Amino acid sequence: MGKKVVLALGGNAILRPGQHPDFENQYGNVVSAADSMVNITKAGHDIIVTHGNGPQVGNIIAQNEAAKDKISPMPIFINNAESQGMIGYMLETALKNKLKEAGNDTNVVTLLTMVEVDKEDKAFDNPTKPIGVFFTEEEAKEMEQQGFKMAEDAGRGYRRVVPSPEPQVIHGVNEIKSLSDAGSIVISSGGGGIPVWRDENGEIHGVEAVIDKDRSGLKLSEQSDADVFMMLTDVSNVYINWGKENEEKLENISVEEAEKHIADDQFPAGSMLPKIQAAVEFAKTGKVAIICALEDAVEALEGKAGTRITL
Ligand SMILES: Nc1ncnc2c1ncn2[C@@H]1O[C@H](COP(=O)(O)OP(=O)(O)O)[C@@H](O)[C@H]1O
Ligand SMILES: NC(=O)OP(=O)(O)O
Repeated sequence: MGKKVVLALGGNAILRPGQHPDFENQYGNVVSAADSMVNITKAGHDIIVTHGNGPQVGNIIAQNEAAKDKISPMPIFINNAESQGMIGYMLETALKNKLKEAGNDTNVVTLLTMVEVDKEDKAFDNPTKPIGVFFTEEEAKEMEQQGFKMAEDAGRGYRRVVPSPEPQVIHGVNEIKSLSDAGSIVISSGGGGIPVWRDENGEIHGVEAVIDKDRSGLKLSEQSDADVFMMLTDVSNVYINWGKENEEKLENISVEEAEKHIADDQFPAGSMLPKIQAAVEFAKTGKVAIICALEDAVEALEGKAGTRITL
């Protein structure tokens, strides 16, 4: 039977580490992603799509900084909104073209989505979210001297890091659910959402942060009553002892096992830790969470690929 599936597409799946960050490379990756997503709909499932923006928002910030003598840089929440529009455009276009090719007239809509966070979130004191391109250790040291906060990212090099507060309220979630229930593919909460906070008068203000899209994807999955929450990334599985000689692929794991691996510090903050934590939270509701490679999405839904986390 068809399931309602929230798909969270990684920003690093849209721009692979080391790829030149131009439109062609990113659109090419999005077209491949759209292919996998349309295959999921062909298998009879309804999808809600969300996506990361780490590489893209970092690059927009870098473009702003490069032009700062002539054009004032925009705040990070505006950069987040820009990245949502850019990736939303690419995904909506690629999905519409792939659906047309398949003779499927399902509608696709992209919603600009704000997500509320707590202005006092402790994440503001400890930036962990990697954004933008990768640097060598030497380049990272130079950037630190210029005042940037840098961190090593899962053995792939160094990146800028920014605060990543916990998502609390997804604006428009009822509308997302209604559109999805009416048969549309909805693209929403991109880049984890545009981070905002509400003051004591209820007024909304932007926040300098990048929300983790896996944590927002979890909220979106819970609040839209999804049956499955899938995080599509650039590795086939979650591993323990990742990158070591004794690394071990995880296929079907329980919440209890996943929590044990988290407690053993198996997963780095800013990459695999938020995915596995989000998966655990979703699986605790008795539903299925999956972390897999983009190209394995259909097989993973059938239980034949990826890492599945269940109660
Ligand atoms: N234990 C692990 N198992 C698998 N991948 C891991 C693990 N620890 C870190 N990683 C890294 O996490 C990356 C996926 O996280 P991330 O780059 O944030 O993904 P995305 O942008 O797709 O959301 C993988 O490409 C891999 O390099
Ligand atoms: N915002 C976010 O989580 O982006 P990535 O998936 O690219 O890290």
